[in-house]
Amino acid sequence: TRSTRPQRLLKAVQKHATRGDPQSVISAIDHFCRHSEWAMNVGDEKGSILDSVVSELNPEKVLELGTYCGYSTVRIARLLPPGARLITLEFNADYAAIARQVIAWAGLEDKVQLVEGASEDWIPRMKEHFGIETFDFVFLDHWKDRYLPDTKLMEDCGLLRKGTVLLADNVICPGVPDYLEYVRNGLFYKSCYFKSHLEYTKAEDGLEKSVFLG
Ligand SMILES: O=C(NC/C=C/[C@H]1OC[C@H](O)[C@@H]1O)c1cc([N+](=O)[O-])cc(O)c1O
Ligand SMILES: [Mg+2]
Repeated sequence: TRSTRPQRLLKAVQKHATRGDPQSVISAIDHFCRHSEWAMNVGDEKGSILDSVVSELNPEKVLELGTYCGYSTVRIARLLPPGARLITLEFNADYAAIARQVIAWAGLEDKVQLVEGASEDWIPRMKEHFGIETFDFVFLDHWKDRYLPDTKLMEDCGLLRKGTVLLADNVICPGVPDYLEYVRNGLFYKSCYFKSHLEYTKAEDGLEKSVFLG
């Protein structure tokens, strides 16, 4: 039977990227998505904004919602200081299997814990299961109708502290209107928009950076 797009993306990484070299993994995926098959990675343009937010923050505890093939996982983990940890949640088992191999090819498995399952099931278990107090940085890139309920769930579970930064992908395309309203007009966040483009296209999209006020 025909291979899947994530499988073909992984093959491109294994063919063109150097083991243990995260930048070459990022470049191989961007080249594949630009010249072979579009895929829903955050991409190089929004990825540079993601890089600058992570580099400025130097987070110890990071949560990513929506791993997909592990592209943003690699982008974030490559910038983390020694001892820092990234937990990434992926609901789809096939995506998770590909992402594990992409993360391993980049040589970042020691910094990353990939958890298969639903965010609403795992967020309430972060403290007892992973020994997490609070997160310093959260990257939201999973199902768009889960951004708001999962943000409220993280608040309720005490996983956010004063200064925790949420960075949300796709706030224009596909769009997350309920989440945007909450972080921009609610009382709990200081929020700002980084205008960019939908990965590998000319369509507008952007990232919303929201600091929890505690
Ligand atoms: O649905 C998107 N992301 C959510 C992914 C959902 C699926 O992958 C992870 C989750 O477990 C689910 O199986 C998405 C969609 C577009 N798009 O242009 O349609 C662009 C993006 O950057 C996106 O993150
Ligand atoms: Mg996205």
